[in-house]
Amino acid sequence: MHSSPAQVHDQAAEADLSSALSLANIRQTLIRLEDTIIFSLIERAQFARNEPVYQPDAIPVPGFRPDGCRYSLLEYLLREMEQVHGKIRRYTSPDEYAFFPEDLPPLVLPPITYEQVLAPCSTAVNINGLIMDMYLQHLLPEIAAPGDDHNYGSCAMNDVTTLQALSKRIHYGMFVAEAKFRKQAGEYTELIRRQDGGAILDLLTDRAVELKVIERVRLKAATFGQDLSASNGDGSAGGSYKVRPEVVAQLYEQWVMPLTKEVEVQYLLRRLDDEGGSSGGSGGGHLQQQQQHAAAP
Ligand SMILES: C=C(O[C@@H]1C=C(C(=O)O)C=C[C@H]1O)C(=O)O
Repeated sequence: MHSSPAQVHDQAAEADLSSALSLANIRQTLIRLEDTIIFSLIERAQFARNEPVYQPDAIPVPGFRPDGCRYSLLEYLLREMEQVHGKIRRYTSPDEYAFFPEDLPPLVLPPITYEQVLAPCSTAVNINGLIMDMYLQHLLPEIAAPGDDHNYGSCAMNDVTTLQALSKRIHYGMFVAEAKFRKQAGEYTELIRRQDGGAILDLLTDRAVELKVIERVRLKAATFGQDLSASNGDGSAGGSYKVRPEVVAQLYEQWVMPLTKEVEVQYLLRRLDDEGGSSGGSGGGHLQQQQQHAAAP
């Protein structure tokens, strides 16, 4: 019995969807995003910390925050970049999340209709504020040496590239969460109805995969970041790296992967909202859930 064109279309669309939500394919995308993140960390590490780039009012850029201070150079550049990228519909893509979504401009290109892979609740998940805080307070101090070499523009450009790569990787956690939900819909539905963020986190955590990620990023950082000018002449790095591989591995373990799981939990807590589920999305992930529990009398 030959399939009708409509059936062929449905089968093709279904095949595309199942391919898009194959955990193996999603993990391949995360692996590719590692390269971008590691290379951008190496690029940023060539400059000093350059604190003025991150301080409001320190550099006279246009634009003011609600408190009346000028934007920092980093915030100014990131806002400007999101204006340009927003016009050419970067943030209509389901795998791109703006740091200032409330300020995105009208499109100058016609919108693209994407296959609806994620549940509609995905538009309610954006942890770029946490990513920015992590970057400024924990990641940058680990990869940029203290001091001021006045390469402010270069630093800000590298910071924006790194922040956008981190945001994409971390928010890709929603594709992971959707794939996991579809594999174990019954288990996740039960936990979502209880809004049990901690139990959801436990169910979605795969420590074996995490250990592979940590080792792979350590190896990539050692390979991509070898300072060959300090080599022993036989091609070995002589132990000199632009960014210490251990630092990159630790950044993934302490920050990148936990934030990815935060996105997974926040997405799953809301996953049934639009299907009439009783979850009622709590607005936070397992981190906020724990804080709420901690604050509860
Ligand atoms: C992304 C996944 O979910 C979790 C997060 C991981 C990560 O951020 O690399 C790895 C394994 C899981 O604990 C996954 O299962 O691949």
